[in-house]
Amino acid sequence: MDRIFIEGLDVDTVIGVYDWERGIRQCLRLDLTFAWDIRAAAASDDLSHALDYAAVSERIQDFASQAQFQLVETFAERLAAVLMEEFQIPGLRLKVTKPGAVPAAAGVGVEIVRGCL
Ligand SMILES: Nc1nc2c(c(=O)[nH]1)N=C([C@H](O)[C@@H](O)CO)CN2
Repeated sequence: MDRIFIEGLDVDTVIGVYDWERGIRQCLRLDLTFAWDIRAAAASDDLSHALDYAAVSERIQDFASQAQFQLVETFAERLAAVLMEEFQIPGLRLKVTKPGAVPAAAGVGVEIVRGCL
């Protein structure tokens, strides 16, 4: 299966376990890889046959702007389900990084694979 990717997508959301995190917005950095057969899009040169990474990015930004989860695990799981359902994506890899959560680390977070990648 071919793959489409979105790297280093910064989103703004309410995320965190602690009281001080519930009243602020923080950045999450997302890296996504989608399973997608690109042959129909390539043969037709028609965006309607492609997985439109701009439309997917917009949906992710909208999801994050509404979300208020405590755990990055929940953010990742719910976002993966929304994208797979709404864009008929057969499989994806999603890495969610929370920069600055552990000051000594460049980043911490989760990476999940769902469906067939
Ligand atoms: N596995 C996780 N561990 C932690 C999370 C999380 O979402 N998943 N979150 C926190 C706090 O919100 C932290 O990021 C605040 O700096 C701690 N551990």
